[in-house]
Amino acid sequence: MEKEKYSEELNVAVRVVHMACGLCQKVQKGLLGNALDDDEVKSKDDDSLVTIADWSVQATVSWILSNTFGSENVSIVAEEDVQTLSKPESAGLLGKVVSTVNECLAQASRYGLEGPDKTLGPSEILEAISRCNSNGGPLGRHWVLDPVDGTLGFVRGGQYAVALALIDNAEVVVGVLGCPNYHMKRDRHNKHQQNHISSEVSVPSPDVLEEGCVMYSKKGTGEAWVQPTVYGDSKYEWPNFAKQVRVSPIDDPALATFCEPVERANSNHSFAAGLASSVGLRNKPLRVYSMVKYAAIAQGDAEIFMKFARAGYKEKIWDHAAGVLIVQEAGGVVTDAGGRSLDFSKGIYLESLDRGIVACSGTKLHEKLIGAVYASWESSSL
Ligand SMILES: Nc1ncnc2c1ncn2[C@@H]1O[C@H](COP(=O)(O)OS(=O)(=O)O)[C@@H](OP(=O)(O)O)[C@H]1O
Ligand SMILES: [Mg+2]
Ligand SMILES: [Mg+2]
Ligand SMILES: [Mg+2]
Repeated sequence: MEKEKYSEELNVAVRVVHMACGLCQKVQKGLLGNALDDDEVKSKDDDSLVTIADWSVQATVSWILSNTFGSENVSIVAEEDVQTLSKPESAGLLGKVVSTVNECLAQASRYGLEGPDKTLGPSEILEAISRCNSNGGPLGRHWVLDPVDGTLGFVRGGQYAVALALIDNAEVVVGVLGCPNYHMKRDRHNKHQQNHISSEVSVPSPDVLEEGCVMYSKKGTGEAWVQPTVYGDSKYEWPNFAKQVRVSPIDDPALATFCEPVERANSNHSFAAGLASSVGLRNKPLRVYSMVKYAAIAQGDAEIFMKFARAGYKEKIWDHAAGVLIVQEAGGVVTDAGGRSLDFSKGIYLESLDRGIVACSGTKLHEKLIGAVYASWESSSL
């Protein structure tokens, strides 16, 4: 792949994810400051949650991508729709989304992006959200957005992620993960510190990296990068420095750590525990909400991520695209539980996924785990 290909897309994606992280942190602080407001957190038909942050990030990213690349050129596959938000009784909720989005877009120039000339009204915001109704598919370019991944973690004050990827002819070519509550590793001696998003950088003092982070990568580069977030009380400003991340070198199961979803409803903890013990993992699992699990693998904080959803649940592409690319480019391996690559060509679902997802820092651990899945009689009952 030519070096410059997708550079502009990556550039815009990283900036808008930084903006979205600022938006989310502000909303999360507000949610946690008050008793949970009925108006700000809603249950969807499948009993999962959606908040003003989910809709507001989707509107913001949609508006920026359409304004930058032209709405006629932009296909976006994203999680949220406008059903609840367009109901007459949701006027208060919509009002909060409108002000949250406008406040965020007013910051666009700070990130070198173009914002709207005037405040957007409710119909423009609804239009921006509902424009993200593409079904993706095998041909052409599709942006894939999970505005808030790990909404449960978000409302509980825990980990969550803003995930944006670009798929081109079924391949994930750009991946950006904003992790507002996940810290980048401290590293005084990282020589690979630079910035491809801008030539002017704000340089860190080395041991104060306690901000959240934005991780990103471009297909075929063999590199993944992380930046601290820059909003609120952050010590950093845009344009920001970036540091290369790499998966953990540990390949001895006895020293490795695996992560998995927090909720039992989302992944079979006992099946994962069985696999862990059969390959000789000894550490307790790290249970983390959201795609921050992929960020943890890419940064070398853990070696394995396993997710085994219940039979009948179909994984969605926005829950994985950005994280999978970042882990792969950082040196890791991601497949389904049968050892096959994930297929992003079939629309909004990862169709024909075999049992679950296994991401590892290297092939040695990965082969052992896939072998253990095959060997496990339990796997047939998943
Ligand atoms: N039943 C079931 N099984 C498996 N996965 C499901 C299920 N229901 C939902 N989801 C999707 O899982 C996303 C959250 O995954 P996590 O790894 O963060 O799970 S957990 O909250 O830590 O338990 C979550 O993403 P968000 O909705 O963006 O939070 C969902 O897309
Ligand atoms: Mg959701
Ligand atoms: Mg999600
Ligand atoms: Mg989500």
